[in-house]
Amino acid sequence: MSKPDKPVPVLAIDGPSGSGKGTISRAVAEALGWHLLDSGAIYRAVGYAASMAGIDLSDAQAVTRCTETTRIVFRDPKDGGETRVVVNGHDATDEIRTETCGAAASAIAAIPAVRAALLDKQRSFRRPPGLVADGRDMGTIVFADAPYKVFLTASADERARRRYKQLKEKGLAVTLSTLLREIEARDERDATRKVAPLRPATGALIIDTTGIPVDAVIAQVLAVVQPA
Ligand SMILES: Nc1ncnc2c1ncn2[C@@H]1O[C@H](COP(=O)(O)OP(=O)(O)O)[C@@H](O)[C@H]1O
Ligand SMILES: Nc1ccn([C@H]2C[C@H](O)[C@@H](COP(=O)(O)OP(=O)(O)O)O2)c(=O)n1
Repeated sequence: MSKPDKPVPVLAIDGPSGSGKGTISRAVAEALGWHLLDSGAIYRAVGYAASMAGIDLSDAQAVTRCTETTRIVFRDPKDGGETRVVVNGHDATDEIRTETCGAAASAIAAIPAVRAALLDKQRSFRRPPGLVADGRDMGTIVFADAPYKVFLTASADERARRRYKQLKEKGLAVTLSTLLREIEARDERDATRKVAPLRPATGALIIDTTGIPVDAVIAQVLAVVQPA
């Protein structure tokens, strides 16, 4: 009798906005040669599509229908560079990164049927040789069986400062005090919702990245998968 296939390994990286999930996940996926899932981009794409369609984001039925019909494609440019996020045929990579779209994503993400509708899509990213999955519920729900789990965090002030710098560099008009308020409101909604609230998975390594350089965080996360 042949042995059952070993499950494809997953490294789940969860945490609040600006904790460094995207930056660390990209670097670690590249170092390991694993696939990458940016689950936040999927929620942002749905928030974007629903807003574009003029749907009231508190209308659970309409948003769920929109989730089921929205086509989201991740496209890696041949010459490298940022992965493009194409929503219903439109390249929405830049539009989905605004805080307005982050807030829309957070609002629709609290609807249980929306989360359920996105489960298969997220799990389809689990392919050999492995997956680094970035989000809020990667280690608790979507890949609860992941052998590797990390929870990144940082003080709200530091996360707001990071986001401020990031959005300024993109040429967006933002203020630090508004960003801090938006981040705190999003943290509160993501952590207190009834389905899949933001929290560290059991057994996750919790890393407070406040004042820790990116390279040092990458090394700590890589050590979870490849202990010395
Ligand atoms: N440990 C860190 N120290 C300083 N800046 C960081 C650190 N981790 C990430 N950043 C920066 O903070 C910003 C937000 O990081 P990002 O990876 O987008 O966070 P998230 O995906 O959790 O929202 C980026 O500009 C990134 O370069
Ligand atoms: N696995 C996930 C990923 C994102 N979300 C929701 C909640 C978040 O506030 C929004 C946006 O997520 P995203 O990871 O892109 O946001 P940040 O980069 O952390 O600011 O989507 C979620 O509910 N579950």
